[in-house]
Amino acid sequence: AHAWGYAANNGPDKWVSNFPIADGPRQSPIDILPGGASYDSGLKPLRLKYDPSNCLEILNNGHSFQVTFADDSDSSTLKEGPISGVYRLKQFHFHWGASDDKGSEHTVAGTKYPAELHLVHWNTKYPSFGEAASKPDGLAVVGVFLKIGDANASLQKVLDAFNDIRAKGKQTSFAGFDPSTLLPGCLDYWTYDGSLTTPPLLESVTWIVCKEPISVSCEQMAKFRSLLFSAEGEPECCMVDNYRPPQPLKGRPVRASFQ
Ligand SMILES: C[C@@H](CNC(=O)c1ccc(S(N)(=O)=O)cc1)Cn1ccc2ccccc21
Ligand SMILES: [Zn+2]
Repeated sequence: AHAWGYAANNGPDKWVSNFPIADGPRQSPIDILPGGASYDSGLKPLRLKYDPSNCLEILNNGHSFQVTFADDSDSSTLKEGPISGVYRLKQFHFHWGASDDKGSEHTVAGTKYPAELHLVHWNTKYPSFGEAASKPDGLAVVGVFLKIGDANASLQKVLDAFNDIRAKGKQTSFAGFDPSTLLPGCLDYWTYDGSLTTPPLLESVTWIVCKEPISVSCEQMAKFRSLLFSAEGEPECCMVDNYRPPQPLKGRPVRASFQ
């Protein structure tokens, strides 16, 4: 199978050879221009309801780490906002840089944040995540920027599990975590139609990017950078710069839930 990654030989500029949709009409991430977004008074507030008992495990998949949720019921859901119907939380993960001056996927008027959180939800009008992932209205991802500041106590609970998942393919149980503790106080957002930001780059994502960042300390960022892209027994390769740069907007509207 194609081993895509973030290195010079298999990184974002190379993905198009195995995933031609990389040059498609609704690719993500994008550079968000606040001045270019149009306020839409019809956009509803985000309605997020997460049940910590759905939290299952944390794993290093070789591209990022992710916390996976049980999605066999409507107990952890996203409703309203720009979407219609009920979307279930499947997992959350992050993207980050080798230094604090880069790492986010979305940018805001060219500003890069040191990291970005993605909360991945799928439309329950489809039977499963895998089915939804290839539909134009199949997924909704809430993006939250991380900004250097005070240590984030909620995030620290996730980082404390890193010793068990340092290498690619490692996973460990992770229970009772409430992802709503990772959300900013204000849930103002921008929204646009986009894609997965990693192969297969499916154009199935309604993006919902929060305007307000959450905090992360320098020491916590160093912990992110202690993870490895490489599996046990392979030469160690630090998991850093696992972000795709902004892609062409190609005429897509970006709406704001706030004025
Ligand atoms: C979705 C892929 C697995 N990828 C993801 O689930 C995923 C989720 C969120 C993001 S992000 N960074 O945009 O939030 C990126 C990737 C499985 N899969 C592989 C091939 C494939 C084909 C059809 C359906 C599913 C398929
Ligand atoms: Zn992501």
